[in-house]
This record gives sequence, structure tokens and C-alpha cells, in this order.
Amino acid sequence: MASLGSSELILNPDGSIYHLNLLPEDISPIIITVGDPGRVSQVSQYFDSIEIQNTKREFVTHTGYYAGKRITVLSTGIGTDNIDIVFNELDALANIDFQTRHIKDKKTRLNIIRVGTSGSIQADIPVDSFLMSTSGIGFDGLLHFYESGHVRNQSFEKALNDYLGWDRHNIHPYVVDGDPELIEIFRSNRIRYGITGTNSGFYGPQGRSLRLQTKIPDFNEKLAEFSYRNQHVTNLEMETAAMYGLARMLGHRAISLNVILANRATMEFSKKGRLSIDGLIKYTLDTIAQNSLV
Ligand SMILES: O=P(O)(O)O[C@H]1O[C@H](CO)[C@@H](O)[C@H]1O
Ligand SMILES: O=c1cc[nH]c(=O)[nH]1
Repeated sequence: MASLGSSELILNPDGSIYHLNLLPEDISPIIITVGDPGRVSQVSQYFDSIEIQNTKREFVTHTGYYAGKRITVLSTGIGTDNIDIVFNELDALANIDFQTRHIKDKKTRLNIIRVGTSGSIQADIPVDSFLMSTSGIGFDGLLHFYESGHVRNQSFEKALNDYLGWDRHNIHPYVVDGDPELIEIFRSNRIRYGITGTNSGFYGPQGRSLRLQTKIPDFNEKLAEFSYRNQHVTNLEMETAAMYGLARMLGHRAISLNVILANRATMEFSKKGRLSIDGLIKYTLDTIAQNSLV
């Protein structure tokens, strides 16, 4: 197979990957992703030591040790367009030889755990609670650009699209499940399960209207009423479904953990968001410490 050209696998003059600015040895196969670059140090403050610190654009990376485990924490910024960059470049760091520009024969599987924030669309899911996304519904278009049929939950996707009937609005969501092994590892009575909608914006695409009118006025209510095999759509954010799709296509494991900051049904917003996020960070680090992920 031909080697990857310099316009496809883009390396900086120091040999690091284009956007993340990282070398292959800079990352661990255990990776925590957060949206907010400021949240990276909120995670790494708990590390026993930090060996790598790197920043380019919204992509801040710290790699260090927590309870003897080498962990990378990395900010993705907001949105699935950034998830496309982060996941492709993390995979390149793990699975492409930067010297020969060839894909390695022996692949390394990454474990990618998102610690994010989200808004609930169910009245009974309180702000400041923790929620693990068992599946992600992508209202963005990212997976439609890849050969992704084999990683999507087609029966769920069909039931959802039949129910919503939003093709007339050019909205055709895709559905991908979280990694079943990571779901088991992160399961506990401190975290509830839910199905997460991943939206291509924070305002109109999540049914929010400040000055602009949304085209689908009952967007959140219609989603909240849908159920598939007794599971409900619980919350909205902006990364999970794309993470699940790219992770599965590339042979990695991904799970998305959310702090519920907003309750859109009761119109509440958390008054102690940072503290609640801190709680989910500690839960995540301790779960990583107590389990064998690689
Ligand atoms: O707090 P993070 O991880 O960024 O996650 C959520 O917050 C952002 C919007 O405020 C979006 O990225 C959404 O997914
Ligand atoms: O309502 C919310 C809260 C956090 N993040 C989102 O994307 N939506």
C-alpha cells in the first residue's frame, strides 16, 4: 500500500500530528476527553505526576500518572467537527508509523472516556446528576461522510427516524451504541443510564430560542416522548454520537459520562456546576484506577 501523502497525514516540523501537536509517545491508551480546555487541569490536578503538557488551539493535553496508571486528558473543544479531528489524529498517533507513513500491522486499541456536560430533557433527571450514555443519537452529519453502516444501531435508527419523520427538515439522525465493556466498568449506583442526543449546535439544534425562532418548536418534547426497548432519550450535548461512531469504526472503545447541568424540562440550571464536574472527574479517575482497561 502507498504511504500516506503529506497533505493527508499532516505532520508539523517537529514530527507532531497537525492539530493536536502531539508525538506518538505523548499519549496513553487510556484517554479522558473533555470539551472545555479549562477542564484539563481540573482533571490533571489529581494526577500524582504530569509528564507532558501541550496546547494548540482548543486542544490542551496533559499526560501523567494517577494511582500508577498512565492517563492522557485532552480537550476536544465544542462539537463533532472537532471530534472528527481528535479521533482521527489520536488514532494516527496510535496506529500509523510517522516515519514510513504506513498504517501499522499491529493496532493499539485506545480507551476513550468523555467527561462532559449536558442538558436533560426529562423532568425527573435532576441537575448535578451523573449520566452514562448507552447510545448516542447524532443529529449532526458526521457519520454520513464515512462507511458507517456496520457500526450503527440500524434498528434503533429506523425506529427513531420513522417516529420523528424529520427527513422533511433534512434531519436524519444516526445511532451508535457505547462500548459494552466500558459501560460495565463505569456502571454503579452513582450514575444513571440514558440515551444521549448529540446536536450540531447549542441553541436552535437543542430547541433553544433566544431571539431566533426554531423550525421544530416541540423538538425536545418530541424526543423526550420517544422510547426504544423501554429506553428513553434523556439528554442533549454535542460530541457523544460522533465519538461512538468513530471509535467503533477505528477499533477503539469509547464511553461518554455526563454531568447534567441544565434541565430543559423544568428550566433549571446547576448552581454548583464546577463542584459536580469535579465529582464526575473523581469518579472517572477512581474507576480507571480500580479496573484493568488496557
Ligand atoms: O462541557 P463539554 O464537555 O464541552 O460538553 C458540553 O458543553 C458544550 C456546550 O456548552 C458542548 O461541548 C457540550 O457537549
Ligand atoms: O443544555 C446543555 C448543557 C450543556 N451542554 C449542552 O450541550 N447542552
